[in-house]
Amino acid sequence: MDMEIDEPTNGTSSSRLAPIEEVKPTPKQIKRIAAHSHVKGLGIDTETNEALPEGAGFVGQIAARTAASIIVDMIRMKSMAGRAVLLAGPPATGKTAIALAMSHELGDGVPFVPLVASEVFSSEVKKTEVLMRSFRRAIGLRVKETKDVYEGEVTELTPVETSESSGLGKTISHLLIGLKTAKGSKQLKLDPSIYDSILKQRVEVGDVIYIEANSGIVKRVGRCDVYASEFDLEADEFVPMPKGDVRKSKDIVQNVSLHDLDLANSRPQGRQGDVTNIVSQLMAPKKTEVTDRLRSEINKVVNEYIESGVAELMPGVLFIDEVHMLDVECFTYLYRALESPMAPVVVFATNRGTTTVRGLDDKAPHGIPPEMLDRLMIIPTMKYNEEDVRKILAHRTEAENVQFDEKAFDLLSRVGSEKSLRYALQLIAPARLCAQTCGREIIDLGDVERCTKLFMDRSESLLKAEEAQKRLAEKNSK
Ligand SMILES: Nc1ncnc2c1ncn2[C@@H]1O[C@H](COP(=O)(O)OP(=O)(O)OP(=O)(O)O)[C@@H](O)[C@H]1O
Repeated sequence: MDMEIDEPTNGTSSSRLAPIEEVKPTPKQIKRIAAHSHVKGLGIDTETNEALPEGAGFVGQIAARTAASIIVDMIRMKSMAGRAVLLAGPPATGKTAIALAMSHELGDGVPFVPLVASEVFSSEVKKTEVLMRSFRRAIGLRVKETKDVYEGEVTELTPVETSESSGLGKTISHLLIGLKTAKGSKQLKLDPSIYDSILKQRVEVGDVIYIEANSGIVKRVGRCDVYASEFDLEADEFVPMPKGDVRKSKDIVQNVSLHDLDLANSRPQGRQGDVTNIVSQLMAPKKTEVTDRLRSEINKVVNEYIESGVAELMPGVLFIDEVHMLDVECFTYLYRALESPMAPVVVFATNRGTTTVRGLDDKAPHGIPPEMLDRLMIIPTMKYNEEDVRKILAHRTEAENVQFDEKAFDLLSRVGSEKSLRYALQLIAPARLCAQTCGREIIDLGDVERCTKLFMDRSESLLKAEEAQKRLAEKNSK
């Protein structure tokens, strides 16, 4: 049986929003999150509801993790409205890691948006706009749709050229594609515009794909697991050959954030393969601004989706580090934003005690105005003992796939507890490089010693700067 797919139609249930398939999720801030790849959750004992001494990659910090898990329960019971969390404690005591673990506990696909308060101050964008964008990035939407699709392992991929050639050379008249499932196979004849998206996704014979019947949108699911032993090492994801018929109804779930929807709808929209539209998009400015009107329009449509059961709201975690850097204007904006029915969970963090509130002359605990402090559930984090530092370093070296010999690891742990955990964590990568340049995979004592001499920790660097200043003052006084 042949299938011709010519004009893609909008896949979503509302024509007022850009099709969800065209909404590209914003890439995660990989660097900031990679440092916590060993943390998989809060590590709570399900019987006692207390944090385990060691669990889900977390070590110690039991009271803070238990408190964070109570907050997660409050979020699930929807009793956090108008409130936020503050993690207060010395540097490298796991504040970011706890906030990230909270988003893991809230479920798969729940957004985690880290923001350093100083990022709010930009000469180009208003501070409240930066905050608003981050808020909307942290609100996820899980869109579930049942779609008519053709799905199977690709057995044939033949672009057929037109018989007569134009001045510009031959063009493709259609694409022949063979799809196979465990139950049967089908050959489809596809519109050439679909070939572009097949090329972009580098679909090859042996891949599992699906094509939406009413829009022609193609999605590569992965490589069929029949080919799993082709190479010793593979970067690809293997998926089983689909069961059932090639043409079927499939539940498709996509996670996007409100910010992704804002962006997708701020672009002039056109239909795939429509030349006049592509040209007009080139001429037009790339993006129109995301205005408050556009946002409230999107909120309205999203609410319709939620009411009709097509979508589910997933409030994520917005983590604002160094909260003492925010000023009064930002806090005033935040009071209002926290009360909105579509608010993520806001987790602030700071390592400051009492300090001046920016924009006011008054001092306040953590540099936060009292009106905001009243709305906060404050969780303190404590410094680690030597044993905990050793265990955290062991988790990190395992996550980074680095091997130390016993004496080298003893020294690294001592450095971590005597100087700082962050300093010891930062020595792992250069120590590995030192070993590799000597042709070794296992880091030895000499590598760690060398790195501690080459790189200073914060207190040593501060001492050196103070000494230099003292010498200069003595010289000037002579
Ligand atoms: N209790 C812990 N268990 C496991 N890993 C931890 C723990 N605490 C901290 N870490 C790890 O140590 C590193 C530093 O922690 P993190 O960045 O969360 O500290 P922080 O309190 O946010 O620091 P800062 O105040 O400097 O922003 C990270 O790699 C983190 O995953």
